[in-house]
Amino acid sequence: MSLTLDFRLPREQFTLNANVSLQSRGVHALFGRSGCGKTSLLRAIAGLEPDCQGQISFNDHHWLNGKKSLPPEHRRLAMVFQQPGLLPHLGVRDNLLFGYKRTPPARRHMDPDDVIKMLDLSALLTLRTSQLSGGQAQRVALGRALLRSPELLLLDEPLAALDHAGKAEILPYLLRMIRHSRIPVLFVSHHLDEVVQFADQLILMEQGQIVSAGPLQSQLSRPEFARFGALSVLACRICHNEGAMLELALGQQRMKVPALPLNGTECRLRVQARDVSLSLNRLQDSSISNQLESRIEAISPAPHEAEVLIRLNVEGQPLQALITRNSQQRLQLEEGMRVFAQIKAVAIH
Ligand SMILES: Nc1ncnc2c1ncn2[C@@H]1O[C@H](COP(=O)(O)OP(=O)(O)OP(=O)(O)O)[C@@H](O)[C@H]1O
Repeated sequence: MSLTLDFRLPREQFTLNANVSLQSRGVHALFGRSGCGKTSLLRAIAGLEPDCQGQISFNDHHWLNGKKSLPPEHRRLAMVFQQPGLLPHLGVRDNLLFGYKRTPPARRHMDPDDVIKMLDLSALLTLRTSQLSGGQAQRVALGRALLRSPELLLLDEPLAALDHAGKAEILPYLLRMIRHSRIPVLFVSHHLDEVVQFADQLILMEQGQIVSAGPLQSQLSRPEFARFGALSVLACRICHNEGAMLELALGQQRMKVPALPLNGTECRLRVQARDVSLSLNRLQDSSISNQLESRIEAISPAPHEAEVLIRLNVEGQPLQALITRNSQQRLQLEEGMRVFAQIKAVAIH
């Protein structure tokens, strides 16, 4: 996809200034603190902000040109908000098919049966919207959006209104939908832990400005992300997923983590920089069994002055460790050194 933004939108506290060109497929996560302008940016792309001025183009179509704005219904996108916003006078099936019926047949590229299967909606089809749980209603809202056959999907914190159990219920569907539908997604969230599970590209916003944009792994290693709680994402190949432990390959190296039901041959490990410690040699007498041989690429100050953030290269992938300055000095850690990274805990996606 090619989405080029170069527009301004006045807000109460600041002017939103969007200047970025998103060129890759997959999921772009728009991340930033509450109130930095993420929803405003999404609404501007959707054509819902009349005060927006500048340029928005998508795959060579001009959606905004100066003040000339293409009406929302002519932009080939679908948006899902925090609240499902289902139509209460229609049942689940009619809500699902609402956009589908209004999409010219030649433009339809999503099939109702496929979407119903993908989001496991068949048991809900005959219900009224008032009979749905929050998670179920949001699944229907996602299905309705997909069935508009959009070329771009805008998701504005679709999990935010759900409690912990509701989020856990819907997340696998969201991941499946993102992977299988192959529609480019712009996903807004102020939870970094959430977006790193499925984002390919990460855009950081602050006070109405886009601070940086780029591939997920390299973005997470940038200093401006340290204040959100430094973390890394390692892409791994699944070697064995039988028995109690899952064996993963990272280049030539292996890791073992408690097994989880996972589909496919690849997974992501989310590792908090705090859960990584360093040693000069491979430890034989430690309870931590996951040790990765790595090279120190950079050492930078951490938000707390007593700590430093060490950026490592493990088999070509970035991994961050947060350790004390004392430990850095004691081990005389320097850029270019070979070290072993002990990983205490991971989340698997
Ligand atoms: N229609 C509007 N006119 C002027 N200012 C607005 C309007 N809507 C929102 N704002 C202000 O714009 C700023 C950005 O709001 P926005 O909802 O885009 O942020 P956000 O990053 O999505 O926040 P959150 O993560 O809490 O949803 C806020 O200060 C908000 O008060």
